[in-house]
Amino acid sequence: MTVALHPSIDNGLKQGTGSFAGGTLVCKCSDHPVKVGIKGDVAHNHACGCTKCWKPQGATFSVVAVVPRQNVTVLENGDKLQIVDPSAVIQRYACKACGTHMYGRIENKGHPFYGLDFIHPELFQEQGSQAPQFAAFVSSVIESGVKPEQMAGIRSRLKEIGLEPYDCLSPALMDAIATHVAKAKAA
Ligand SMILES: N[C@@H](CCC(=O)N[C@@H](CS)C(=O)NCC(=O)O)C(=O)O
Ligand SMILES: [Zn+2]
Ligand SMILES: [Zn+2]
Repeated sequence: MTVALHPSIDNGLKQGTGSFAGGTLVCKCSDHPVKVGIKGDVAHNHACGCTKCWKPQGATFSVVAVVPRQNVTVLENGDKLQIVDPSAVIQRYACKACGTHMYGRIENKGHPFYGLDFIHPELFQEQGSQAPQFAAFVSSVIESGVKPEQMAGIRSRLKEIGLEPYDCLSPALMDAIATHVAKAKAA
């Protein structure tokens, strides 16, 4: 049986158009759904295996990307949003009714990713946003109940669909973080 990762990638990656102009993220509520407007395409889209990122029912991974925070606007039913864990680095705003995370925001101005919000592209009403580029925090799925002996199959399926598995972020993002830290130390 094929290993299930996430419904939006289990049948293969759907490449983005490269000219996605943005769209609307919609939560899972049938009544008064939360709607969040996003300007422009997403960046650094990836599968994340950590326990904190929101996953749809039954998924092993989250699919999450970033957008500039000024490109994110709550359009409708924002009164249903609440912060999941105020002590987390990423303040994830979730719908109180259906639990869907609509966006995650970093308020620490010294954080390497300050200025970027985290969103789940599968919630776009529109098609065509950037496809996932890699898989992050892969070993962390064990913290959600995956058995260590399943990891070889999971890593091999990720590779098969074109997502290189990493146990933290991708080398490019880890380099960006380290560069930020080095500059902050030198200042
Ligand atoms: N092994 C941990 C990793 C959590 C973690 O560090 N997640 C990363 C990727 S989303 C992060 O940046 N977290 C910051 C946060 O959740 O606020 C888990 O699965 O809970
Ligand atoms: Zn909802
Ligand atoms: Zn995560």
